[in-house]
Amino acid sequence: MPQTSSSIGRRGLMLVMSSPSGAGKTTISRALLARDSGISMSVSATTRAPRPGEVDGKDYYFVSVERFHAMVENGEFLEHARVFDNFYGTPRAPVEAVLAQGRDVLFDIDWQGTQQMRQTARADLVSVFVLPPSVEELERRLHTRAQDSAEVVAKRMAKAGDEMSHWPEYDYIIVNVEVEESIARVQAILTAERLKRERQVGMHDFVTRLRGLE
Ligand SMILES: Nc1nc2c(ncn2[C@@H]2O[C@H](COP(=O)(O)OP(=O)(O)O)[C@@H](O)[C@H]2O)c(=O)[nH]1
Ligand SMILES: Nc1ncnc2c1ncn2[C@@H]1O[C@H](COP(=O)(O)OP(=O)(O)O)[C@@H](O)[C@H]1O
Repeated sequence: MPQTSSSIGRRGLMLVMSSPSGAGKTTISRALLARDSGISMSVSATTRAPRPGEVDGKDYYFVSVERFHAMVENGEFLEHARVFDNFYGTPRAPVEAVLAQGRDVLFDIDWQGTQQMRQTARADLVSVFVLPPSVEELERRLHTRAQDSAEVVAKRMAKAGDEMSHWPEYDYIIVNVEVEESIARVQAILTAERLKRERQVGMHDFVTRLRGLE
């Protein structure tokens, strides 16, 4: 069978996106997933209440605090953290299954989760931090999303400064001014990271055959 570049095996990567709440990472992630069939979303478990329109098993697995703690005890999470007044965690098994197929996984997790993942999976991790163009615009976006109460929005604004202080821990920074431009930037990052030599695990055999050595 002729050897073509499309048959070169690839090692899946873990693309992490973090931002202060409301900066736009969910919007960017959804567009990326719709346009790129090689990446799928890691669905987190959370103890927070579903927002209007959120679907259990799609946006999050909505679980009780007791169930969450049981999952922690059983080692079912790749990472987990308390964010605002709720618990969030990344179920391990689905991520490992997707990576084993040479596909990529997208994570919408906070800086605490990113730090944990960096310790356990540095080589596979690509991290992107999304910033808003201004504090006023961040507040406007939180209000226009209109899914949280005024009290919840105020709490998220109060935490935004702390969250944003972690930007130097990330590989890439995107200031989300225009959403299409931001999506294109994340696509460019993904394209370049997939081409990294160490991720193209089948390349050695491919070049050996190209050179006629086999
Ligand atoms: N560490 C960690 N953080 C998570 C996880 N899932 C969501 N988060 C973070 O929790 C924060 C709150 O998420 P959410 O309640 O959906 O509100 P959002 O900020 O509007 O997306 C965000 O910073 C998410 O990135 C997870 O599994 N692990
Ligand atoms: N570049 C942008 N310009 C204007 N509005 C945006 C932009 N990106 C996202 N939004 C809007 O801001 C709100 C918050 O975005 P979302 O993706 O939910 O943020 P996050 O997931 O970071 O909390 C949503 O109403 C979304 O439509």
